Amino acid sequence: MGDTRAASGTGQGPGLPPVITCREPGSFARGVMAERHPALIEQVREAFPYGPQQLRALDALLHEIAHGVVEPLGHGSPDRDLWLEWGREHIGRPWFDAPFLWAESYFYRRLLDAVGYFGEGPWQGIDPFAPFKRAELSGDTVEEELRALDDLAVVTAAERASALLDASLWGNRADLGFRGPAGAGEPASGTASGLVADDRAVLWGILPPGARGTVAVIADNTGRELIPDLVLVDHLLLHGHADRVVLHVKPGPYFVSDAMTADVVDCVRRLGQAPGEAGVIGGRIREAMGAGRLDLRAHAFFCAPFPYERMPDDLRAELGSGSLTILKGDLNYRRLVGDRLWPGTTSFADLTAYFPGPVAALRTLKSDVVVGLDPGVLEGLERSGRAWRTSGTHALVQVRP
Ligand SMILES: O=P(O)(O)OC[C@H]1O[C@](O)(CO)[C@@H](O)[C@@H]1O
Repeated sequence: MGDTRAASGTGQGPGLPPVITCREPGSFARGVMAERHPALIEQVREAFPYGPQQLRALDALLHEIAHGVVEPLGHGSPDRDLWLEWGREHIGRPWFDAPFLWAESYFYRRLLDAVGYFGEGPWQGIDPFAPFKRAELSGDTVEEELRALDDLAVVTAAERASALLDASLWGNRADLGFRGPAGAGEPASGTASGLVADDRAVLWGILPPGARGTVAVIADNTGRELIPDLVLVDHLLLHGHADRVVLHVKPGPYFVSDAMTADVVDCVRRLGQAPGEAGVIGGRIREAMGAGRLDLRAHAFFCAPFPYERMPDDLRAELGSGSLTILKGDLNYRRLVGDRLWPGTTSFADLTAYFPGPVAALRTLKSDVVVGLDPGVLEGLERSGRAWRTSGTHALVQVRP
């Protein structure tokens, strides 16, 4: 293990590449903070008939990001002190100077504050992203994707396993917060399949049929991502790759489309109400939940602005006791390896050696961070001149046994 260990913290360190901030003009992170977040505030503002208090707070947040400094949470917020501590170095300074990971996380927390999600009152517990999530779940694309499951009922278990892994992996592309200018539609370049790394053989080696351990799945987005995740989980249980799966979701709304318990409920219901194979899978998932073979967890750490290296002991013990942890999505990847400008060939195994037990990342590339690439692959991607790191056109399966 080289000195890349302990590298994924939010601070700077000797010999470590820089932590990503939003300071750099033209950078992806700056675009998220300067364009996507303001656009999201507008979308949320339009989606709900909020009262003057919420509208004022949303406008103030918009103004603060562009022209002010990071303000603390409101006095009534239950976690105000916690965020004062977590934001000691950033509160009172421009948003663009803070580490990208911290700033994005805090932005979502402030958005919830603005709309009264945690406050006493009529807007308490109203997910500001629910209308977007609902629209996706009832849309034609989900309908078609559910129907396509019928075709998989007739293939071999190994073919089905691989197809379901792909569906779960590329489902990560369908992120409601992901609206890059070079986004959907741009063909993959630099590699034939769009996969920049593919350790799936290692993954199935850890989870052969009949392995019967506990697998943790750290979920990312709901809807078009969570449905294939649940279908993959069903496959793992059905074919004995695991005898128990723990699905970790967010304890509250986060990064627009991140799944929380209410979203799992909606997705399981959507599956269960579908005709054909999807409905059968939905029924099995419900049964597995009832029998405790599919468990839900919503640990507070999943909404904390830190890399996984700082995970608390209870979570570390839980993840360490299973046969594999599967992390879904871009943000989980950033938190796994550290949100830094790593050279693309940095060892994935070294950076994740701290993780308690075998770990797999299934992620489409939607931010600057990437490690563990073969030098030839990296060179080809760089030569393509495309925004391959951030446009969601490429994906990876990386596993550290
Ligand atoms: O849903 P995912 O795959 O975690 O992607 C979230 C990604 O989207 C962004 O928030 C940008 O919109 C990235 O910063 C983040 O890593």
